[in-house]
Amino acid sequence: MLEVEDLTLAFGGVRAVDGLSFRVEKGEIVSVIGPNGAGKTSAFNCVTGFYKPTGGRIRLAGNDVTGRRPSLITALGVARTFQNLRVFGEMSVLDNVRAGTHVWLKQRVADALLHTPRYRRTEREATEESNKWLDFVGLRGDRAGLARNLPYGERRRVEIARALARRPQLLLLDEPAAGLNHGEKAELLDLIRRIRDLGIAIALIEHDMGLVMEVSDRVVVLNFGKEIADGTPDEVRGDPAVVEAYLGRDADEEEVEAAREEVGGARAE
Ligand SMILES: Nc1ncnc2c1ncn2[C@@H]1O[C@H](COP(=O)(O)OP(=O)(O)OP(=O)(O)O)[C@@H](O)[C@H]1O
Repeated sequence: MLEVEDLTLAFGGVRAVDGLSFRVEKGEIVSVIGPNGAGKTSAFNCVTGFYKPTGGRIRLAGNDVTGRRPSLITALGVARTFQNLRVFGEMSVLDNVRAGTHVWLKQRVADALLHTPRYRRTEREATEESNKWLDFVGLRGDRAGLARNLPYGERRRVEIARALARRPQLLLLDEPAAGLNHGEKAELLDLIRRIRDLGIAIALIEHDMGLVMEVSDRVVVLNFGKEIADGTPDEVRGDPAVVEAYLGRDADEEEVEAAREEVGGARAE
């Protein structure tokens, strides 16, 4: 579904992404991890067309979309969520999700102005589908109420429901576990798997290593924009380069052990 090949993005002298290659197949969960500033979000922004890469290729289902506009990339089936939530607080919960359906809903301005039967039918369809996604993400709060009145964890669900309402083939999740409590993280893990089971390809940026190691089919590790590992969670957690990236050089034994635990290894040797 997604092929990133030798991707490079430079901001002036800073190479935020430097020769990154990875793939995400249909029905696969691939995590992109790395220390702060490693280039994860920049790579996602290239995939969604928000940034134009300096070099390399991005293909979606075989189509070369390198440097193309975000609207085209959305139309080809890519949806994302953001590290900093982008739920519209002054809109109802349901309307937030309905906003996602407008990617595929065929509505004409004249129908909307005249409230034609066709317009009413498509609006009903959008509402039904949005409610279906809110059920799917397990939203508990009031759907008619303003989104800003929902607790933080529930707003995260609304954002995922809105992304799903776009009927994506590839879903990019940028730190979906940030700010969630233990129980909410367990529910998120289950939700990500259920999304994968729908046949959607998932790319995940996440700092919670427990979640990453549990949910991912493969893990790509970035450091200073460069890819330093790509493998199964087991392969990656044992990789000395990964432990070092999370730690820097000159660490003593105790610090190395702590870093291993952070990347999910927790293996005393
Ligand atoms: N718009 C920008 N202009 C200039 N430099 C930028 C810009 N966006 C990111 N960078 C730089 O690019 C590098 C990678 O940043 P990026 O946000 O992609 O990292 P990240 O891995 O997502 O970090 P985090 O885990 O903290 O979100 C950093 O050095 C950052 O300062």
